[in-house]
Amino acid sequence: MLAAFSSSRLIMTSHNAFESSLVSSTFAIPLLATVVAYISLCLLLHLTQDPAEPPPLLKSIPFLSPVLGMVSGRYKLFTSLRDRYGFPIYTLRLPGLRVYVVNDRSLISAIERSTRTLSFAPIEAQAAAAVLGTSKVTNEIMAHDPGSDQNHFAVFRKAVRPVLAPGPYLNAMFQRSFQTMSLSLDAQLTSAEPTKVDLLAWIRHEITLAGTDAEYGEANPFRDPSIEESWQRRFVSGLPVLVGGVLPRVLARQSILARERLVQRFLDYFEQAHHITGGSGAVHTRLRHNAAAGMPLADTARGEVGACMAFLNNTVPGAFWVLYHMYADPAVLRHVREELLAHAVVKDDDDNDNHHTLNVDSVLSACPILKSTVHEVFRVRGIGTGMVRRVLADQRLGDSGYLLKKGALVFAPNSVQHQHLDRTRAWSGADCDRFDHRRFLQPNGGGGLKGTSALRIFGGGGSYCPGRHFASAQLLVFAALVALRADIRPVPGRAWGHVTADRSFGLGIATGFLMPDSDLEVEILPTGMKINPRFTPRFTL
Ligand code: HEM
Repeated sequence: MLAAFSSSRLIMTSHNAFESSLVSSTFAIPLLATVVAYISLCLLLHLTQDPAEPPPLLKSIPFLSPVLGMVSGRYKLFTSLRDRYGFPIYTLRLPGLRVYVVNDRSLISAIERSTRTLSFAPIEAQAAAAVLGTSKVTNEIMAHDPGSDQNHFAVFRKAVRPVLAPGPYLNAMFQRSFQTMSLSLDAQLTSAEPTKVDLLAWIRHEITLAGTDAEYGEANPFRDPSIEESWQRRFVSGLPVLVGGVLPRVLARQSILARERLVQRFLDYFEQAHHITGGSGAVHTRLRHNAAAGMPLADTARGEVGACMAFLNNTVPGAFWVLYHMYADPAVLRHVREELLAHAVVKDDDDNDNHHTLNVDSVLSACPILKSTVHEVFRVRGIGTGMVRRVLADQRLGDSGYLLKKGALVFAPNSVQHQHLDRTRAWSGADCDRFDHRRFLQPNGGGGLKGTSALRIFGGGGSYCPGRHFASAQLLVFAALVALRADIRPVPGRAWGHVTADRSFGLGIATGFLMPDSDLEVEILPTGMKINPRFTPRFTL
């Protein structure tokens, strides 16, 4: 019995030993594999990172820590790395990609000057092909010679700049845009009863119609509500998947269907020659430029979808944040209204029904508080992305001596440029997180604004946004018309403070602004003022 007991103990002991060795090897093998993989990745990172490159950060889990950092820190990752390490430029190693993140402004200038070797064109070409679904021939035209000043995008930029600069073509766009905004407000602000709307959706509709009327005239395809719906609800919402390129036909099916509907409408627009009577100078320039490059008309129609991204995807959130900050703080609204009434509004003589004329010229040139408010929106909310360039050849970056390797991306986040801790800057210090609508005013209150050249919302250098005059004027005039004509307040139970913008990664697609995390339902009440905008095309911006 004892023998049986001891042999069973022996069996149990050896069974236990077998189990524990099984358990330990169950853990040991993956653990060992993890350690080996980890050491290999550390070695890989170390061996493939040249000491002359900008210092690598977030290396604790090679290639994965930057991804995890972006997911958890979102757009704030870049300011936190700047504040923690203070490097002028650093490297983030992602799977299959190195990104040089730039903090120092003087390096940004050097990058913008190196157009032959640090180019935006391949990024544009790749994004256009992925998002717009252009044909092979067009993709080849767009991808050709990205470092040359004769590449497709560089030539286009030169051609479009004059028609979007102050002058007759821009004036024609302004005229249509302001008229559309004003007539729409006339139609809506009639009843003394508050109208309930979702603020972002409402602004999106107003700005979309004003912007597309300016571009396409009477036959504007966006006048059809189903096209506007296709644009926003279906096409734009699928952009991240289209750009990412992972199974777009499955994961962004609705977006692709909506895009094809938009493309067909633009094709009809050209084929029925609506551009001849109603197209802006920019529409004509795009058509001419593409035809001269040998692109089929169908791809020019696709290009119009891309153009709409350029002129809507920024102006809509920009207008949202301007109205948000104006109405969320009663002092801002009061100051803006007082300034407009003092400098830009005249009561009509022969009228006893509260009719006024808004002198658009004065809104654009004689209302520094409103202008400063819009610029503060650019600074505080215009941090949704930054300058991106592709490195076309191994090179040293300007006088800094840093080695940049072919194939990498260079990224200068706007959040870093717009929120300085360095006290020598135009704005800086502890209050740079705060919205101050008077920040850009001159100390003596007169003249233009101060410190605006450090803003990066419209990019810089050779690819400085050519649409900035139109965009700025649209934001200023929209804000002026709404400020004078409407009171806006959140519906009961909601508050301005409920609007957050924490979900953005700061890697926006064709948008430099942070997007609000959710819409806000508001009540709009007419102030009773009737405003007729008068536009005399004399001003400069
Ligand atoms: C607040 C509104 C806007 C913002 C923040 C904005 C921002 C930008 C930025 C940052 C770039 C340069 C990208 C780079 O080089 O890195 C750009 C390019 C451009 N933008 Fe704008 N934009 C706005 C509105 C507009 C409007 C209203 C138009 C047209 C009427 C427009 C037309 C263009 C064009 C044609 C380009 C050149 C694209 C190229 O280089 O091929 N933008 N924009």
